[in-house]
Formats: sequence, structure tokens, C-alpha cells
Amino acid sequence: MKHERGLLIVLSGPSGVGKGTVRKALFECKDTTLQYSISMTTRSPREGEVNGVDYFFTTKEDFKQRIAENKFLEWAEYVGNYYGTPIEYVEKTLQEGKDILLEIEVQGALQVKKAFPEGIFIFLAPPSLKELQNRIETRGTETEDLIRNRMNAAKEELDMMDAYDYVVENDKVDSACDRVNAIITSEHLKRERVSNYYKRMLEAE
Ligand SMILES: Nc1nc2c(ncn2[C@@H]2O[C@H](COP(=O)(O)OP(=O)(O)O)[C@@H](O)[C@H]2O)c(=O)[nH]1
Ligand SMILES: Nc1ncnc2c1ncn2[C@@H]1O[C@H](COP(=O)(O)OP(=O)(O)O)[C@@H](O)[C@H]1O
Repeated sequence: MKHERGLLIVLSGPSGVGKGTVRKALFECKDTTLQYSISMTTRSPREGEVNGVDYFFTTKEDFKQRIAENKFLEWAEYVGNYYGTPIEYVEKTLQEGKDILLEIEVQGALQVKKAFPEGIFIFLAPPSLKELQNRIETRGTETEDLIRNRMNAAKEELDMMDAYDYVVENDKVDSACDRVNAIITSEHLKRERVSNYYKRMLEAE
């Protein structure tokens, strides 16, 4: 049977806003059929992170080689490290008719938008800049310098919000997660309505 292609969903927003937290909550939902695109990065693993689960960790040399071989749907240099989305898994998943979620920063999301304008682009926004800084600090994974870099990047990233299809405020994790699920459901319904309409048009000819 020929499947309709799945939906490509991009969850983006500034570092520390809670992308990882909301993403994990989305996948904790038992009956989700959503797939996750595991990114590749050159940053060092944090305590508890597992290669092939959280990220594929690699060296800068290997990453650059993969860029040259067009192995990424998008990639970006972010606060001194490279991050990229391996293209093969994304293509395979969409072809199988399954939805795939990419959790990536803003520069990468804008590259995907160029390559995949039919994707669904969701910007996760913090309740305020103060709360954003608070979240980065309480996570406790960054030094003071890195926190400053991430806050500077965040201010520029917030300016890109307009380029997205949806803005979801991450006030409470559960509410943000419900809003993202509602967007996905509504996009499926929209697609179904359009496809039914075309079928009726063709049958009427
Ligand atoms: N462009 C791009 N960004 C990514 C990718 N994977 C992760 N990121 C983003 O890179 C940024 C830094 O990620 P990370 O070092 O894990 O820190 P954290 O997300 O702030 O905890 C975050 O905004 C991630 O969403 C990717 O494949 N491509
Ligand atoms: N809705 C929320 N309310 C309060 N704290 C949150 C919320 N969402 C995430 N956090 C916390 O904020 C910090 C950054 O979240 P994380 O998911 O690592 O962000 P990102 O992946 O966007 O960098 C973590 O300590 C996380 O527990």
C-alpha cells in the first residue's frame, strides 16, 4: 500500500526555553507514533547522555566530512559546536508515512524551512527573558560565560519568531505539550480535508 508522506515537525526556540523537556514529554505519551530525529553533535556528552539516544556524538573532523558528503538536512554551528540533522532517517521516516519531530535551534530551523516549506514550524517561547535565564541557570550545565553566550543568542533567536507557523509559550510543560499535540492533530485534519476535497474533485470529472 502506498503511504501518504508523514509530517515533518520542527520544534525550535532559544536554548533553555525547554525544548528538550517538552520533547521528552511528547514522547512519554504512550500511544504516540511520532518519531524523533536524533541529531549529531560535536559537543561533549553531558552526564547521563547516551550516544545514539540523546545525540550521535562525534568529532569536528567527522562532522565536516559529513557536511562535504551532504549527509545533513541542515546543520549549524552553535556556541562553538556543530549540530546537524542526519538526512537519511528523516527521509526514510517520512516515506513510511510516519511523522518525525526535529528539535533544533533557530538557524537550522530556517534552513529546513527553505528545503521543506511544507513542514510545520513551531517556536517554543519563554514566558519572559528573566525566566529563560533562570531556566538556563537552574539546569546548571553551563559555565557563566556559556550562559552569557546563550542569552545573547536567545535575544537574536526571539527576533526570528515571525518566520514560524506557530508560537507556543512554554509556561507549564504539560500545557505546552498539549498545545503541540493539538497543532499536530489539526495539521493532520487539514491534510485529510484537502486530500478528500481533491478526491471528490477527481471523481466528479
Ligand atoms: N541546527 C540544529 N540544532 C540542533 C540540532 N540538535 C540540537 N540542536 C540545538 O542546539 C542547541 C544546543 O543544544 P544542546 O547543546 O543540547 O543544549 P540545550 O538544548 O540548550 O540543552 C539547542 O537549541 C538544540 O535544540 C540539530 O541537529 N541541528
Ligand atoms: N515549563 C517549564 N517550567 C519550568 N522549568 C522548565 C519548563 N520547561 C523546561 N524547564 C526547565 O528549564 C531548563 C531548560 O530546559 P531544556 O529542556 O534543557 O531546554 P532546551 O532544550 O530548550 O535548551 C531545565 O532545567 C528544565 O527542567
